[in-house]
Amino acid sequence: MTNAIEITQLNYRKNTKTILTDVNLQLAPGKIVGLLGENGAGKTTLMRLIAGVAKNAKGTIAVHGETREAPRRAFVSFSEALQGFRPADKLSQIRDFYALAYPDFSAKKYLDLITFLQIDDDQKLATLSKGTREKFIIALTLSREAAVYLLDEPFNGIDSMSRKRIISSIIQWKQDSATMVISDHYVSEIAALLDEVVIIKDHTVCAHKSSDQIRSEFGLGIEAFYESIYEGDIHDDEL
Ligand SMILES: Nc1ncnc2c1ncn2[C@@H]1O[C@H](COP(=O)(O)OP(=O)(O)OP(=O)(O)O)[C@@H](O)[C@H]1O
Repeated sequence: MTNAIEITQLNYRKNTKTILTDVNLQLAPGKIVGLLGENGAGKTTLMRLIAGVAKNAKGTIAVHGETREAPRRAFVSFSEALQGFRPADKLSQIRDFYALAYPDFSAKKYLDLITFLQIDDDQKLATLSKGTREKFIIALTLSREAAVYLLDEPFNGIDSMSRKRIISSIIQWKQDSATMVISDHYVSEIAALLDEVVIIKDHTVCAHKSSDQIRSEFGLGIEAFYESIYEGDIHDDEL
């Protein structure tokens, strides 16, 4: 079976600074994967590279076997921060843009999502609260019938009740074969959702384990496993 994402020997520097080194990663279709790491570890950068927003890395990135940038981008729905839209744009205009830009955009899914997230899309972008803006980004990202979803800290600024509601139902918004990568600092909140965990430390992927492996091999929950790696209680040779 072709991997949803296959990254080989990825190296990325920006303004002479090393950001990612020797990243190798294979993600199978259908998984929900937590991308974890401390501030500045490189999670956003890795997502931007997979999505083709950041360029000029060394190594290869394949999404469903496709390494060429334009067709690869078509497979990936990435939670971008609505840059490029004007404050006076109505959310429904942004929806229209997405519908035109992405052939896999589902108007039905969008309607279901904004209803679920209680978003009125007759509002202007400038009038949204931080949390509502984040919810709208989630709605747009998940409205595509994509093979790969990349959600970069999608719950930032969203109140805890809504967060719980979204996390517990997020699985229903992805097709069974789609792969979803989620970065989040509230590890315990998303842990139950995750099939696998990828941890970035020292500029590279230092661990990639299934939730079952973490339980059976280390006797730990995901958050404790993550903290043990960062605190040095689990060493590289044990991974
Ligand atoms: N445009 C840039 N020029 C130079 N360095 C950059 C640039 N963008 C990001 N970086 C650096 O790349 C590293 C990785 O940043 P990135 O935003 O990917 O981390 P992150 O894991 O997503 O962090 P956080 O959890 O804080 O969001 C950081 O050291 C950051 O300072």
